[in-house]
Amino acid sequence: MILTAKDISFRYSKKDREILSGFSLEVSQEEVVGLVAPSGFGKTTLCKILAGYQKPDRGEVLLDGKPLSGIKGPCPVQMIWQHPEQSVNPRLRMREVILEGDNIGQDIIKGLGIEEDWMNRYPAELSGGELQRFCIARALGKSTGFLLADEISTMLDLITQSQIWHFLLEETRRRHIGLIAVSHSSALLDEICTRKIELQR
Ligand SMILES: Nc1ncnc2c1ncn2[C@@H]1O[C@H](COP(=O)(O)OP(=O)(O)OP(=O)(O)O)[C@@H](O)[C@H]1O
Repeated sequence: MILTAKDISFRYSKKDREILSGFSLEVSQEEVVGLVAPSGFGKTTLCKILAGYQKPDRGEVLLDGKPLSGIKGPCPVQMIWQHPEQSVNPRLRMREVILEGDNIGQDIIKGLGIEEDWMNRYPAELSGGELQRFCIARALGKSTGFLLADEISTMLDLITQSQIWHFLLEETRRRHIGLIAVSHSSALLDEICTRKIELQR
């Protein structure tokens, strides 16, 4: 599959400036693409558009030439958000959060170091790092073809960051999942990316 952003323009409201203006990108499932730009330049906004959460004012997002918006069933483009506590339903136990993903296998749960005991807890009963592991697992469903990782490891200590990235890179490489990673750490992006793209204003 190829994920294409074609001539995307977007502003949040008429009185705001245009955050993306004629932006285009093409990513294959063999790539790890780093998205770099200073704070506020629109990295998260672009991820939201690529994952179908936000509709662009102009342009379109295509998967193998077909509009992403027309795809039925679980979205093949999954996003992992910067703040896990904002991306889970606080009323669901973690076992139910995992069920929101598309057939998440035990190998993924184990690979991310998720403990059985955490499954019965609510999101507020986990640390940010523990919660983020669930969000990563949920995004790695059977139908995932592209993964957008938006500053996913900033709340983690260095050892956990390294474990999680190691797992994520292995898993995406093995399953041919294209990865787009947003990070302010150029050291991390230099290490994991096959290419980097700079968002311009
Ligand atoms: N829901 C919203 N409504 C209005 N403006 C918004 C909204 N979300 C973001 N913005 C604005 O859009 C611009 C781009 O925000 P975005 O979060 O995409 O940037 P970013 O590059 O991801 O930043 P950071 O590196 O700080 O996470 C910012 O100026 C922000 O204030």
